[in-house]
Amino acid sequence: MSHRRTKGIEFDDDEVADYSDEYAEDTQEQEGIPEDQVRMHEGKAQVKKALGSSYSVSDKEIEEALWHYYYDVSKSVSYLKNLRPPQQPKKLKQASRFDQAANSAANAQRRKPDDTPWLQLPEHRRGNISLEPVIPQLRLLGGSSKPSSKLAALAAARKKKEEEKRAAAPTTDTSAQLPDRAISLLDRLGSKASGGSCTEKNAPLSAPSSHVLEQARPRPYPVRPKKEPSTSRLEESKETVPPAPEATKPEPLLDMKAEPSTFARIMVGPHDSSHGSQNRSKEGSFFSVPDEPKAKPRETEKATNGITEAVSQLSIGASPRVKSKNLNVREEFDKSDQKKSASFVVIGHVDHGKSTLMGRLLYDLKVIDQRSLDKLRKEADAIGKSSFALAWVMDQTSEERSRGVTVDIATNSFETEKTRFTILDAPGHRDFIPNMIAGASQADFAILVIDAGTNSFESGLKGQTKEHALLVRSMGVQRLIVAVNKMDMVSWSEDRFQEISQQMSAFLTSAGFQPKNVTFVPCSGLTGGNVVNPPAEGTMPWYTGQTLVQELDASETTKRAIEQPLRLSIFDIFRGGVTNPLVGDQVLAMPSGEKATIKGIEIDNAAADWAVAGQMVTLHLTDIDPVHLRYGDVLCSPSNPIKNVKSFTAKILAFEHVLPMSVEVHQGRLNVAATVSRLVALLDKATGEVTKKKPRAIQPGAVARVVVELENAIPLEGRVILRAGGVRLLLG
Ligand SMILES: Nc1nc2c(ncn2[C@@H]2O[C@H](COP(=O)(O)OP(=O)(O)OP(=O)(O)O)[C@@H](O)[C@H]2O)c(=O)[nH]1
Repeated sequence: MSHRRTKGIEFDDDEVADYSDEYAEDTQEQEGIPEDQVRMHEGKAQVKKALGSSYSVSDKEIEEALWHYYYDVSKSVSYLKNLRPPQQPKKLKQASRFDQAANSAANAQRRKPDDTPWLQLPEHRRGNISLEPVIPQLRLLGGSSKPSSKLAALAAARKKKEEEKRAAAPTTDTSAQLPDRAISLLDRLGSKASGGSCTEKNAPLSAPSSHVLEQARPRPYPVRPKKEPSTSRLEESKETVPPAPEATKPEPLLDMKAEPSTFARIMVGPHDSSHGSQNRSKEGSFFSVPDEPKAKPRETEKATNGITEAVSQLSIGASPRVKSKNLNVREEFDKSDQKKSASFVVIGHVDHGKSTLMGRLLYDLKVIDQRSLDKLRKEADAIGKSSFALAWVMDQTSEERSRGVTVDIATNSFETEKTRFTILDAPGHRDFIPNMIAGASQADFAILVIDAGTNSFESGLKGQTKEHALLVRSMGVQRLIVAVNKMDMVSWSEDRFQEISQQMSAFLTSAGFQPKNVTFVPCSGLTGGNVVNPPAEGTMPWYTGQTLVQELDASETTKRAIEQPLRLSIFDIFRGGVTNPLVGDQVLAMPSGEKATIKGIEIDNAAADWAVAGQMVTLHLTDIDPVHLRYGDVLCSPSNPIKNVKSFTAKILAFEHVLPMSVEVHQGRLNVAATVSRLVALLDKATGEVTKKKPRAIQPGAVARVVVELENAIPLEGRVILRAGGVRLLLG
């Protein structure tokens, strides 16, 4: 969980750029350029050779795998091997004693037909009896083939979608499977520890004696099946500004007025709700919001009969069992001598070396020790993936390790002299973009990792290199460090570094990054050159710049929303324990409208009395049924709750064509089905003035105002990303 950061929620002028060229280029690329066809052809032959005859895999499956893994033969082979284990010749089963007896009886009968005259019926009098089952046999809906893994499932979904597209049947819709699966992945990965994943160092410190939060499986927000737009690809990315008041129709809110704290009642006297929240926000005392024992009954409860009402009041209004410390967090923060903190997201095309680079950084900074790395090396060797040992420092699930692909955001942290950093390692694969968005929404700045290898940089441009950069920019990230990685593979060539830097600079400027906020660093995650330590002697005599870590340290940290009302976006939910009740303040979970008591706070696995905006914190909650908490929900102060929104007006920057259409709205971990219901107006990029009312469509690169209707009322504030088709971006 983390507090809200201050990021300009206004639509910056510098974000408005003309993307039409980029997207025209992309469209052509999607259709398959000759270079891709050659790579596919060669790849297919190599995969077939590697698989040999013991694996029965069709050409289509090989193509699918190569496409998924961007023509990486070894990954495709290992994927296909897992998909179709080799066929073992069937052993002839020895007949059981029963069968032997039955056979010998039958043989005996054949020998002596006269012994069974009742079986000697003439042919025409013999009949077949077939029994109709009374209850139809149960089958799996949509076919019984069980995908061997999530990746296989995703591949199957994409394949199906493509086939349907080819058949030009716009009314059938399979695209919804993709987001659903992505969500179910989020759901399934709930156990992935936040705040440091699972290195030994990061194991929870508190003794699991009391389970503060016993979470059943948190349910994701349902994503409604969407109609595929009639044009081939309608996937854009948009940025929003806060909803315009006139078009916003928030759902009627529950009555959630905060009650004064015991401290407040003693100090100020009787409760006056009109003043409470103002006082509190001035204090900036974000966790000091304990409730009076008797909370007001909520709207729904008012409608119930007397007995139910009394019971509801009893349970909801019960005194928090943990007494609040009533700390003035603002004062505590000012008194404290904390290092500045910053979090950054690591983005880039699949396999460009993001996890390896972060593993190297943590190793060279001695956050992970030699023994742990040796252990990882041994395990990686054992499954023939020795080159991934450093990546495994970040990639911790068995699926990620066996596939060699990051699936979910992995976090870890380290300190330099000046700053405490949180790493958010994002998946590069396009199927996991929702997870990448979740990570990027927490970040102050980004490291874009680019593989300098021959052709790798170029294929990344067609893939997620540009897409990720646009995404983080549209989420408000302004500072970008471009790590030109795998320099060891191009002999630390200055020319290659310059070539990549020039191409990327032009693109990033057009995407709205200011040149002064973008730095290029040549490095190699695998060898460690120029990551923490300067490049080895003689490798890059031409380079006079800083190492990657020095660049990180030089980054300005984002201003925090310390004075703003509490907003905590739930990133992960898991079982945990806490020994000492520490905090005792109350928070309100939205959209459920349920209150919870904070029993304890952890920051970087150590207990803390308070936390402020910008920190990644783990809260131990009590007095709430876990069914009321899901990823993407927002915890807020009961005195200043976030609103549940059912529709909003967004100012968008379209990455591709936008029509009234089905979309998904992303904000942090939140991912909910929605519809662009109305195109209100086209806006002038520079002035924001209306240039055309009620346009029929919005072109790529245009800025417009649209109305978005959400399937469920959700707590939304600030920027959102809209996507359509589940694969590429929309812009919000
Ligand atoms: N030669 C060389 N290989 C590298 C370097 N960095 C990473 N690799 C290799 O590139 C492959 C992919 O590395 P990862 O770190 O898993 O890539 P990634 O970008 O994190 O992949 P996803 O998270 O799945 O998108 C591995 O085989 C690494 O060993 C490098 O600096 N030099």
